Amino acid sequence: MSTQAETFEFQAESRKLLQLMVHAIYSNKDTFLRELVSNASDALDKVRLESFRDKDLEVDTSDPHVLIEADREHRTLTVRDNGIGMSRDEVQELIGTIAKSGTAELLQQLKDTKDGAAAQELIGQFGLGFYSSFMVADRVTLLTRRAGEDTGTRWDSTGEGTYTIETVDEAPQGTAVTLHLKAEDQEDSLLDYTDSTTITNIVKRYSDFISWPVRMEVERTDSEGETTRQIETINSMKALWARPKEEVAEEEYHEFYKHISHDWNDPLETIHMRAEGTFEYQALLFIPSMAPFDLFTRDHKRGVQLYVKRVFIMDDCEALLPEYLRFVKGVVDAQDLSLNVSREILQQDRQIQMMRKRLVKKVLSTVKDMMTEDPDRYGKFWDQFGQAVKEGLVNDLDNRDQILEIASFESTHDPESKTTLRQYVERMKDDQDSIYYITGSSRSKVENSPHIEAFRDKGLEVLLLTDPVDEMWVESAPEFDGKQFQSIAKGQVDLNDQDEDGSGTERAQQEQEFSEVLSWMSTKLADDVKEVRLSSRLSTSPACVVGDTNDMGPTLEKMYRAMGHEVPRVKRILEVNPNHPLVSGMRDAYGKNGESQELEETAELVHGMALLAEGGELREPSQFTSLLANRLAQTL
Ligand SMILES: Nc1ncnc2c1ncn2[C@@H]1O[C@H](COP(=O)(O)OP(=O)(O)OP(=O)(O)O)[C@@H](O)[C@H]1O
Repeated sequence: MSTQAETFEFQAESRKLLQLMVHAIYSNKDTFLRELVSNASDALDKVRLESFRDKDLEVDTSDPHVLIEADREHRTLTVRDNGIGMSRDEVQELIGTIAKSGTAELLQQLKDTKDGAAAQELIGQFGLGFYSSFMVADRVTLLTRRAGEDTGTRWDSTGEGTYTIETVDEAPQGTAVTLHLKAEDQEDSLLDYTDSTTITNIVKRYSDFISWPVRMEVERTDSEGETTRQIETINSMKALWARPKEEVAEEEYHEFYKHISHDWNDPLETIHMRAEGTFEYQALLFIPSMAPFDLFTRDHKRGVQLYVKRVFIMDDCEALLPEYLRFVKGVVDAQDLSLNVSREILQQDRQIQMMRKRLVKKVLSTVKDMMTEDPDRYGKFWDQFGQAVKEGLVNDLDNRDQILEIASFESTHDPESKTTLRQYVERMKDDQDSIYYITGSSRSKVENSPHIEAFRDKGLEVLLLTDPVDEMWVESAPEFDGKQFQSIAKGQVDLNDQDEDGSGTERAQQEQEFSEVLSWMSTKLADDVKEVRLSSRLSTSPACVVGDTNDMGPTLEKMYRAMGHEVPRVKRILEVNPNHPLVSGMRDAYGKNGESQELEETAELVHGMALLAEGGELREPSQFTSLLANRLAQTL
């Protein structure tokens, strides 16, 4: 006997997503079938795996398949599988809640997007899975029983505000999703989905490679003109990665990508490789065209599935690719592993490690090729995934040079486009021996930071590194093409060396003139700075703060603190511009009257301004403001 059906409300965000589906903003409606067949195929993979792992599980794995049933009279279409099924709790959790991480952002971005194609791309990247059924149906029923359980669960919804769930006694193992179809409407791209030819075409197009049979009753007319109906398998079931590259159409690769990634957009790049010899494997990898919303959240999964001799073994196989390539999706099929290989064994297996090395090299070299052959596509790649790839500069020292080779950075050379290091080096001045960079939280902040002034005046290009990860790798990157990386906000910078006339004598004189006021300032500001000295990197600003060559920068210091590490406060150095009237004025005032309360306040203000100019934070903002306010009041 069934229990009473309970009614539940969709969460607000889920409801909004459903509205999008019901009002069909996605034009390619046929994709609903790909989603349902894909889910069914995953469920068959899972039941095989579970029965293999748990011999006591009461489960039927005699004929795993997907069956599509059309009922013209009642205008329904059912996609049925005899896979793992779902428990009542799972239905509640997996089907009842579609608002996954990123939903809020997606909805916001959709609201801001006026352009229809861009909106489609956004939705496509998000993937709406099971819920895409509501593009073609005005009511969806799901009946499921989890393998090994006695009772089943029925879920029912019109996709409006609510859904019902009820426990049922009788249900076959697996899941059946029944769509109550909307009326056919060619103009709205709604086909007649009860027509077996239509369905067969859609399955062939999107799901041909599914490794389980997808069956359907089709009509056949024999040579005598007699029509019979029979159930046939409508997909070829050929594993795409096992077929020679030349035989696979790009379209097929793309559909396969959509099946494994749950992305609705085409991939940016397809990588098909095979290794023969002692350890044989085939790999079919994809680089998506857009980064997922959760690329930088902790629970982001890696996208490579492991198969052994065509049998699905596991999703999210972290042994196959390092974390910084977590956005790469695909399949690796190894011939010589045991079917019950575990994650732990994989981590230690030497063959797997060698395979991983080759996969990494292949992905990196593919990006390098893209860079030379199709710079626009490469640019798109780097915008989406560069930040993740740069983590490899910290974590994968073996491939650091290759990663530097494929990296691009913002630079003072061009406000619009990024530069590769190779291009930077080609533009370097003859007597320039370092790659100059500055780190910070945004382009506008670092670009307007005083540190950059003299470099700009002298036409020296500076890389503007504004991703948090840049702080981490650049500290330890030894060099690129024999050129050291040098922070323009650290250490001594002697740009006068590069002046043809060399202004050494003028500087020596300034050193002398300013020495007293500088050492007085150093004592007065000793709580905040290590030293006060003359600068050769400033042309218009009065002052800037810089770090010692080997000291940690302020952003990195802050990042470590945020991660809960104890880090000592690093004092920096205040550099002042001897050619600025404020600084020369301080020198004169000190020479005339010696130290005074006003001059001490001026020194504090100069230090505070230097911090603000680089976008930094003041230790005591209120004290700074009150000093400044008093000073301004005196001018009125
Ligand atoms: N036929 C099925 N058999 C068993 N479980 C299923 C089935 N269909 C869906 N599920 C479960 O419901 C979950 C949600 O499915 P849904 O299609 O909404 O999203 P998804 O496939 O996980 O990802 P995406 O939304 O990116 O396509 C699945 O991950 C799976 O656990």
